[in-house]
Amino acid sequence: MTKAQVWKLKTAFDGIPKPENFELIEEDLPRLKDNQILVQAVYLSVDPYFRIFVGSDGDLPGEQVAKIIKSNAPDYPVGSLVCVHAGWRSHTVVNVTKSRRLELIREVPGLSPSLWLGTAGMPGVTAYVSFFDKCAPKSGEVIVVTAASGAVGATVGQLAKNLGLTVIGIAGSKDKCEYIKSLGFDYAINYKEDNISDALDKAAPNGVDIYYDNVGGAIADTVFGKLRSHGRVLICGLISTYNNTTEETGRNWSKDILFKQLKIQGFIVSDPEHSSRFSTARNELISLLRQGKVKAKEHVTEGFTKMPAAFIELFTGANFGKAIVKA
Ligand SMILES: NC(=O)C1=CN([C@@H]2O[C@H](COP(=O)(O)OP(=O)(O)OC[C@H]3O[C@@H](n4cnc5c(N)ncnc54)[C@H](OP(=O)(O)O)[C@@H]3O)[C@@H](O)[C@H]2O)C=CC1
Ligand SMILES: CCCCCC(=O)/C=C/[C@H]1[C@H](O)CC(=O)[C@@H]1CCCCCCC(=O)O
Repeated sequence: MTKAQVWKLKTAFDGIPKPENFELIEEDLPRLKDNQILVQAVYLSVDPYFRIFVGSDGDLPGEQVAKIIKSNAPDYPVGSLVCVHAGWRSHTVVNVTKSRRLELIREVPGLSPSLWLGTAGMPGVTAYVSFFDKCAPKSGEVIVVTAASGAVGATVGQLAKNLGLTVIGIAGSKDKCEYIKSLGFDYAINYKEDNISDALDKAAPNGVDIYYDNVGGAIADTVFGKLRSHGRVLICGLISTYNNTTEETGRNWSKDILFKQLKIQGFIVSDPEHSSRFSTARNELISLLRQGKVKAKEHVTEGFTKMPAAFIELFTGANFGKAIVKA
């Protein structure tokens, strides 16, 4: 009988997640039935949204790249890799006909399968579809991107640069700022040291056309104040607020929205509206990665037992690139 190690939420989060919120349990897995496969996690994705979306039974969400180690499904041979939404588990029995989010990973020379969790997966597709379909970007415009060295932010910045925009990234350390400059970003602002407002005035004296918001909160308020007429805001994430314990208060932007005729929209990549775009976006990202026109940085933590630590790092900025755990 195969045993699985499974991370569960033991106590509800209160503020920033803590190691004691999690517990590691062992589970006996049943024998395989028809159309079932047994998979073993190889790489597990660590994403900010886990902070909010935990199953009622304490199950923790998330995708993993996993190896098929037993199979009762002819199209899923032993040894193949899949990308599957299996959560924080070392081993999982998956029904191939019933699983909504299961995909065989095709081998792409030069690309690690772990990229299926990052630039060639959900975060990359988020960046690609939200930027091209929702931001109406034009060459010569100015875009500001926050959490700019991360999985989503770094991809958005590079796509924008490839299209001929002036790209301003905001990130939380000197190293991260140097990194995004090395990717081609025109300006990098360290929000922990620089005065964001002054730095934006210098980098974009005529204002900002697109604000790609990954963080919300006070940083977003500052950038909102720099938008030009007909500016667009894409709210992709609000990571600075996910651990809030009190309701957020902020400036009311109605007057700016009205007189500057701003467009502000949210984006959730898992909305069915975007499902038809997923494979085109992924294929395009794979092609850009292979040509070196988009680069991916991964922050890999070794060991399934480190899942909680890797997750907590997202909220201190200790990750530098797409957070992944190698089982
Ligand atoms: N809408 C959608 O469908 C999706 C949205 N997202 C969202 O995109 C955002 C980025 O996700 P992802 O690229 O996976 O993660 P990242 O790889 O960017 O990692 C998170 C980063 O957020 C930054 N951060 C953490 N806390 C704060 C804070 N208080 N203020 C400012 N920055 C902070 C840190 O970078 P630094 O050191 O620079 O502060 C940290 O490294 C998140 O908000 C996430 O929820 C992601 C996927 C899909
Ligand atoms: C903590 C909130 C994060 C919102 C932004 C974010 O990170 C979204 C991530 C999505 C990821 O692509 C896969 C998902 O399932 C994430 C969120 C799904 C939100 C659905 C909300 C609508 C609903 O309640 O059905």
